Amino acid sequence: MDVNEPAAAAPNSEETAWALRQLENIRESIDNVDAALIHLLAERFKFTQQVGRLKARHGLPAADLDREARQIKRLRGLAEEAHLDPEFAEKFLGFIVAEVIHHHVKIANDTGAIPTP
Ligand SMILES: C=C(O[C@@H]1C=C(C(=O)O)C=C[C@H]1O)C(=O)O
Repeated sequence: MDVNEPAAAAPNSEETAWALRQLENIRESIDNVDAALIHLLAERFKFTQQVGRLKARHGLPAADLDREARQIKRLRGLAEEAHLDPEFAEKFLGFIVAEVIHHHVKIANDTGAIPTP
């Protein structure tokens, strides 16, 4: 039985038990991927915090739209190769970058650097 196909008829209790075990196994894999995503994001934020401190020290603007445009182009390409919706990849990056810029503005304000857009 393919897990992606709905059961043709009401499953018996043995089939249901099997399906529930399958569900548990797949969910374990999902949990592993979610944990990896969190660790990768934490790693990414460590680097972006470095960038934020560097920008604040040198009066550089928090956002860099040219860099973001290059990242979007690259990630959309990678998403297509990975059979992931490029729109989703772009939205996901945008969500993360918005948080990063928020951090950068806060670092600049906290260090008394001249606020830049
Ligand atoms: C991290 C930077 O700052 C901002 C955040 C970015 C990101 O999270 O990737 C990219 C460009 C900037 O708008 C950077 O300039 O590299």
